[in-house]
Amino acid sequence: MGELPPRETNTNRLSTMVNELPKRIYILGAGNLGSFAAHSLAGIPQRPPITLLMLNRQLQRWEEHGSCIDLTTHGMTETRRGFEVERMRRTEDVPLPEASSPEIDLESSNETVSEDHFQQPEQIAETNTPTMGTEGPLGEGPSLKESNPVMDSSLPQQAEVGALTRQRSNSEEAIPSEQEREIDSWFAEVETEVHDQQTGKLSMGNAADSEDDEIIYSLIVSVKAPQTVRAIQRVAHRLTQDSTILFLQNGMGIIDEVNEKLFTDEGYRPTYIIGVVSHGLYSNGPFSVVHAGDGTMALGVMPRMPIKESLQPESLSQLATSARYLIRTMTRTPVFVAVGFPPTDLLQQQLDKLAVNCIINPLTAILDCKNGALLSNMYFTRVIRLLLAEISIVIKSLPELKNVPNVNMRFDTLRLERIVFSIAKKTAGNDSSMLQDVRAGRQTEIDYINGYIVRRGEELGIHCVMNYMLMHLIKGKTKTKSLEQADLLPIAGARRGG
Ligand SMILES: CC(C)(CO)C(=O)C(=O)O
Repeated sequence: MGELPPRETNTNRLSTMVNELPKRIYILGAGNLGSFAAHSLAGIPQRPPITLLMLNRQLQRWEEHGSCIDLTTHGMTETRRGFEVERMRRTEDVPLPEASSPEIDLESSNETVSEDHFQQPEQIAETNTPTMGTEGPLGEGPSLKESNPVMDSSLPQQAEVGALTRQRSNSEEAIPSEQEREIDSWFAEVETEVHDQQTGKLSMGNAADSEDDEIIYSLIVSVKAPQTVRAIQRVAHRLTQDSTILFLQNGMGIIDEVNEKLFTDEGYRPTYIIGVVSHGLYSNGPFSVVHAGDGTMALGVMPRMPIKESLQPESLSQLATSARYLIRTMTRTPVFVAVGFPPTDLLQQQLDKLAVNCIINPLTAILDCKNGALLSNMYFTRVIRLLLAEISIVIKSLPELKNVPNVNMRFDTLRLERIVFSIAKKTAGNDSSMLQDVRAGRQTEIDYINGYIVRRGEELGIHCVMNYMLMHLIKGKTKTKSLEQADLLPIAGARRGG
């Protein structure tokens, strides 16, 4: 009897498909995390081709820096080259989505990200400058009001909070919000680009223009949360349902926004992978990153369909080939210490991290202090507890965690408090990423941190007034800062230009 041809198993077929897939990995956002990702991927055997997607201003800095990325670990700097760069297509060629804040009922208004993996909080390494997201639904379990002494009737209730959020004062009409300014300034580069092309002043260097419509199969996105939609918008025409986007960012709710604004058709959206990163990274200048603390990268493929009830992992054979390729490539890059998790596990890690960011980031930004200043101060501890009480109830009520065992224990206020203090201790000498943003008058990620809790709480009928207040203090502080920087702050008795 003749030998039978080898049977094509699922695994065989998938690895053939993976081998046929274009190996190029595109990186959108060359801040600390993006540069760290590019540098690390460039160091593995049979390195994948890597393309950095840039705007003009970044391109200029890239060329000034010598078209390379430096990564400093334990005082030793390693420089890596050989990256392709592409200038992203101009926005006027792309229909831009209505820019909006992810806040519920808010007035329609129009990079260092610190990522920490909190499954093992003791692993979080100290960094100098961070770089780099009830017992049941209301009615089934205790309400926030019952469990939280501050939730009394003197505080604005749901309708009032909604009404407050809808108000827009005349002064707000007159002066663009800090979000509008930030988005404008990001996109102002396009205008510069047109002008410079006309005057011929700007050298495009060796950068390819990404106006060819080559499909992007593997994309890593590491821009700040509020810039994500508009950044992906620039390459959305090159993304298909065969593509995979890996999000390496702070905050939560970004993917919902990307779906709502860019990939509305569930059947045709790319596969999404979320990465929760705990490496301590800080910047030494453009394309120059210090890897100050070893960490991990938890990766999880998000189900294609909207997450309503509990998250079902997609079976391996259902995964896009590009997703398998990207996960394989990330996990074979030793520096990342990357591990894949089922979606529900990853979600819980994201929520742990979110809870920490909801406390440390805005409080340090408002108090203008290092993370460590939140420790051993009973006044701050009281504020932290009130905030965590709201956060804990919202998380425990999330429908996507409904069938997950031990959710109540895992997201208990006391456990969250322990994680917050442990991270504050480990990063005691840090300026949080939000503090850095506020100081620089940059738009913060507050809408995707406390704003996410407020929004999910509203959906569930839980009034998160503490988080709501904090969110608006941050927005107010950012606005004041940006007005100060633009010399627009009205001060009694002071005359501008006089
Ligand atoms: C954990 C913390 C607060 C470290 O500074 C962080 O992730 C951030 O600053 O964004």
